[in-house]
Amino acid sequence: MAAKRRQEEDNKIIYERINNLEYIKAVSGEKYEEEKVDRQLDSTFRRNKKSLWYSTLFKAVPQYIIIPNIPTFFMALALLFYSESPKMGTVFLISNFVRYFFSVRSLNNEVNKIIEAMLTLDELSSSLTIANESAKTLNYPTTRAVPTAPAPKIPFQNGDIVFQNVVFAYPKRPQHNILRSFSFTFQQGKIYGIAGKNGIGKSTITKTTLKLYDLKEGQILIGERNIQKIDTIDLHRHICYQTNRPTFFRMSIAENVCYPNKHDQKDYDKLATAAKKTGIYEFITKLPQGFDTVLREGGTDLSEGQKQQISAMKMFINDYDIYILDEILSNVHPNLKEKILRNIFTKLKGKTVLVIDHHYEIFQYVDYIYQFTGEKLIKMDKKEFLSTE
Ligand SMILES: Nc1ncnc2c1ncn2[C@@H]1O[C@H](COP(=O)(O)OP(=O)(O)OP(=O)(O)O)[C@@H](O)[C@H]1O
Repeated sequence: MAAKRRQEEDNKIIYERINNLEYIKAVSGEKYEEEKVDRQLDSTFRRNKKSLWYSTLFKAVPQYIIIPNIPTFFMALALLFYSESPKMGTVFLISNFVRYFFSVRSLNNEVNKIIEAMLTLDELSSSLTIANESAKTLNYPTTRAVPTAPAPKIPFQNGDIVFQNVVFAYPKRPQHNILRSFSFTFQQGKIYGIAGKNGIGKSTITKTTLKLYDLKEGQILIGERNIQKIDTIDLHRHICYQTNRPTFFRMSIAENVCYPNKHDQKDYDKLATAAKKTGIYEFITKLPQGFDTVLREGGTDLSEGQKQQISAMKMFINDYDIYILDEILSNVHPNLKEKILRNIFTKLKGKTVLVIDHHYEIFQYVDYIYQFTGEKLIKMDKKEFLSTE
């Protein structure tokens, strides 16, 4: 029990470090994920082993022992009763057809099963690799050493993000540079909309800002400090990373939203305001336990839109220097989304905000729109961009 609680504590701390990151599942504790994947692999293997047994007994035996002998059996019958009769040929033909039909069907089933099992195993092992890779990249401890008190948050000079000749490739594809000598300054107090085609590297800008990977060349400064020299945990306390795929702990809505801070009675007013701002107040207050309703891990008992609305509440509760909004509220009804966005951008005045989206209506709230090319961000005329897109 105590060990379980300690493990949950570990996970919470790691969750906090990455602050609702897209990678939350992959990096939410190497051990935790590793064990989870191992368990999945185990059960898949056990399932497959069981089905292999059944196959051997109920398919392979008839397929390899009984069916091949059927023609011989019929031939024997025919020979016995109808020797020199023309019917013998017909019987022989039919028995062969039956044999063919059953063999093909059962072979097909076997092949499908094997392919399915292989795909599952492949998927699981690659997610394990990613989890390990990410944990290593982030330098997160693999032991259960939990600091008793979190290190103090070191304030930034300002919220400027400066990319200086950054060359970056993902470790998996080291030859393929996604950021190619990329230089840019995102200034505090400005809201930047980043557009660009799929896979061009928009999210990579944010992932490198979050120090999820090492750069090949160049550097990134935040608040005039090289992020390489900033503790990753500390860095993530300054950045609010909101995506279209938020996730949650198995704790109450209030705890999830206020996390890493503890909430008390007086915070319920703040929570109510945040819930109203994100259009989820009615839903929460109709739940029997309201804000104290315990969510399932990952928020699997919420709809995609509700997850995004509850996650957005964090922006009204906690204070950050930098906000990265990567396709937020994508599952929220357009009318409601517009209302929520208005509330969010009013709240984020004075902060450094990066907005990445394919639904350009969100760009009406940004100060500048840039098109990303891999090498550079090209400034667009906002009015023209919004009228043509
Ligand atoms: N973890 C990873 N390992 C290897 N390659 C990756 C990884 N993540 C992204 N990529 C690749 O990097 C490129 C840029 O990806 P990124 O997610 O930054 O694109 P994007 O512009 O945000 O795309 P989209 O608009 O589709 O979200 C893509 O070609 C993608 O396949």
